[in-house]
Amino acid sequence: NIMANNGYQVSQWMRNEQQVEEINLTGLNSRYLPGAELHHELLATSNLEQAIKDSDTIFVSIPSKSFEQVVERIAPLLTADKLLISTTKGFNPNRFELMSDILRRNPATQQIGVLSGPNLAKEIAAGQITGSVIASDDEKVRSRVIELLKSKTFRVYENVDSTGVELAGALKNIYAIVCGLAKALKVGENTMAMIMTRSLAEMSRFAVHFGANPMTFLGLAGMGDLIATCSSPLSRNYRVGFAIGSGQSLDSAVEEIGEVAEGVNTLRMVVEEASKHQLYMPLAVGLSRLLFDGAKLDTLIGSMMTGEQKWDVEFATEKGTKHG
Ligand SMILES: NC(=O)C1=CN([C@@H]2O[C@H](COP(=O)(O)OP(=O)(O)OC[C@H]3O[C@@H](n4cnc5c(N)ncnc54)[C@H](OP(=O)(O)O)[C@@H]3O)[C@@H](O)[C@H]2O)C=CC1
Ligand SMILES: O=C(CO)COP(=O)(O)O
Repeated sequence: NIMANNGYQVSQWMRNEQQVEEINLTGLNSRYLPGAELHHELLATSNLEQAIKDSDTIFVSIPSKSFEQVVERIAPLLTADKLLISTTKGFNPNRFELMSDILRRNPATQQIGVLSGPNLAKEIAAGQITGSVIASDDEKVRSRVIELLKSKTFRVYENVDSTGVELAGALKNIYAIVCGLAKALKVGENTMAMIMTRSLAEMSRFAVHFGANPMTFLGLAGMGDLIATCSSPLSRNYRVGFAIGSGQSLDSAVEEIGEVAEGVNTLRMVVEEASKHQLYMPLAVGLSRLLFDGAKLDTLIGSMMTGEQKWDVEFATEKGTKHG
């Protein structure tokens, strides 16, 4: 919608014909963004081939569960001149890989970027001032995305640390669940601040092990998104945590939200990977035991309060990335 407002020709592909018709006839997407008026030049379409053919820059915004499958469909339609940008914050549930890894496996184009930041969709649609980060090692990709999306209310910064930006966007969903849970339990502000700060340390520790720059975690994609998602009931991951903290089961919380909460799959993938690489992640492990193994809440709190990690800021050092 921002791009259409900027005068670019935009096709939005979706599989639901009824939704295509609604958007093109009324300028509204009542299921996902009720109340937001879409630009009349934004063309919804269910014709994937046409949408890809007509576009020089393609934003792939499919939940991680179906990302690979949709990318496989568009792969034969791509050419070397097209830019591919992922806005998805999660891991491939079939194997430990990020969305940009899926895009990179595509031989037709290697002009790839990742867009991530504190970007609650409903706030962007409501015209709230918002910042985001385009990460790519390709300068052309970064400048093109900045150009396409710059507006009075939306500002895109750049970063070359694609791994850091992408991991930050995916990992924070785990901690949004923890924070939603904590909020439901009416913990104090000291506690919230402690959880969020230790979450940042834990996320960074994991990401640094996989090649990210720890400084990325001080930016919008790191600390920025962690603050937004861990504090807002607009976040689906936060709401999953809040529902569980209020006594609901994980399955019923996810079902009630009816939209993707990426943190649940991310938690499974990250805890498995952290264990393989001996990465110390007490909050993620505690949450995993609580959600998947029926452990008591004390496990989660205990893991943070009695864990052996004693340094405040350790994640930027080699020493801090290994358990113990
Ligand atoms: N919403 C937000 O505030 C933000 C979301 N993100 C990230 O964006 C990604 C997508 O989230 P979001 O759009 O909010 O999720 P939602 O659950 O709100 O919507 C999912 C959308 O993806 C479509 N979809 C799902 N599977 C397929 C498929 N196989 N083929 C075609 N379309 C499909 C759905 O279509 P249908 O209706 O037909 O099922 C629907 O339009 C996530 O990784 C999320 O973390 C990032 C920043 C902000
Ligand atoms: O990533 C988001 C905001 O930056 C959206 O968070 P949720 O997926 O938890 O709604």
